[in-house]
Amino acid sequence: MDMDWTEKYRPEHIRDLTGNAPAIRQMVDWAASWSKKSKPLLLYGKPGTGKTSSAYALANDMDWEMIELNASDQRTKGAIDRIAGQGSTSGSLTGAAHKLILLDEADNLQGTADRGGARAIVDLIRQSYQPLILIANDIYALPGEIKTRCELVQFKALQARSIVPRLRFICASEGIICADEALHEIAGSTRGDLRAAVNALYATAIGRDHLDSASIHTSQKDERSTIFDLITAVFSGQPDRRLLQQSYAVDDKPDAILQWLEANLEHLPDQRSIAAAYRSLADADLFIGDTYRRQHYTLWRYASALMLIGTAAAADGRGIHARIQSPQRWKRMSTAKRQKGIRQNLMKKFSILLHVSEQTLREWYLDQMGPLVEQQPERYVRELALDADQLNFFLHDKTLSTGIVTTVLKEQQKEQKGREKKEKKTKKRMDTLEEKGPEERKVSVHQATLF
Ligand SMILES: Nc1ncnc2c1ncn2[C@@H]1O[C@H](COP(=O)(O)OP(=O)(O)OP(=O)(O)O)[C@@H](O)[C@H]1O
Repeated sequence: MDMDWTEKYRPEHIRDLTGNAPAIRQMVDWAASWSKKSKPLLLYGKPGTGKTSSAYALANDMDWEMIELNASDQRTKGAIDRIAGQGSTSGSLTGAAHKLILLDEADNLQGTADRGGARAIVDLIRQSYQPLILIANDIYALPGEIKTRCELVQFKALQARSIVPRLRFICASEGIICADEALHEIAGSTRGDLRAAVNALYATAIGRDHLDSASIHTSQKDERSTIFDLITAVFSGQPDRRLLQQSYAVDDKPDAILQWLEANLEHLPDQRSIAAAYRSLADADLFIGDTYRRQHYTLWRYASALMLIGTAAAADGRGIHARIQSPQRWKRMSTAKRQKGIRQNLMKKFSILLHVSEQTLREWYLDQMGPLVEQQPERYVRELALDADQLNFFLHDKTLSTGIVTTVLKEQQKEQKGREKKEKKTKKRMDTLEEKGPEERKVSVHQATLF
């Protein structure tokens, strides 16, 4: 019970994957017939359904070497060019037939800093001479020019009948006797996310060798254990193994936990303890790098132990007396949420303008809307009353978008003023006519229509 079960039980082969059979078949067919002309695959859909795992299992079964780019905070043009660009054009070091390039979190491209990243992905797709798989949770957050160049593979939420056998297999491997009813309960509570189900199973199984429904309910606290609880425990608790156990119940990988710890080092009281904590994070980071490089996930345990116990020792139980900070990446994720809101509003506006349902728009027209808006941005700002954020959704240039929207708004204000002036004038004229007699008015009205 001392290791992240989601990693321990990550499927090694395609046959170990559960659910989403059509998606898996599509991937296998793609790999079997892959040629330099093949489009890359874009796996998208619910978290914890096996997107990343299926890419690894596929590479393994095909005997392809794997190059993964998943540190979204390094997702700059430079990083993609350096790692993937190189891997995609040159041959393999190990003699494997191909190198599978995996670009995880491809939808995590936000704002100006990542514009180069989006461009680099498109370049990579165009230039790659190796099989390429992109992964995204939110396909709509991806620029159209990336989507249209890929073959889409959808991963749906897993059904309980796919989740339960996997949980049963894990229980059997761990020597835990488990009532089917309890497994169904776990499967049902995680909305088709197998990662969450495996974590919930782990949290329930801590200190038990028999599981039934009652044990699930008494371990609810563990299931709810969040990164916030963990950070609080690290800064205010004892530097011991319990922290490690608590970290397994958190649905974040060690590299993410490391970022959370780092974001909160400012809460340490003095330079000396900050330096000590940084040293333990740096050591942990080395193990994390090794984990990915060697695909040797047992190393994660050492990374976790170093960072959690090291930081806790530096904090010496003094606690956090301010708000817990979230790392940059999470801030970006909240930006992603905001982007989603903007897109939904746009869908509504376009659906009314074009008389098509939002679903049809999403499925068929979303990609074409970008070029249309780019050609006549002023027109769409006028007709759909787009604000700067909404226009920027298509133009990806905040300054330009704000400039266009401001100009259109100014023009509209000017027009409005002109209209009001005209109305005032007409009203004034009508009022003067009212004051005159009916005969005079007849003539004036006649004159007015003549001119
Ligand atoms: N279809 C599956 N079959 C077997 N195990 C799975 C499957 N899906 C998820 N898992 C379990 O959940 C863990 C996480 O899965 P994976 O990383 O493949 O999900 P994902 O779809 O890529 O999620 P995300 O979008 O959050 O990255 C795996 O290591 C494995 O333990």
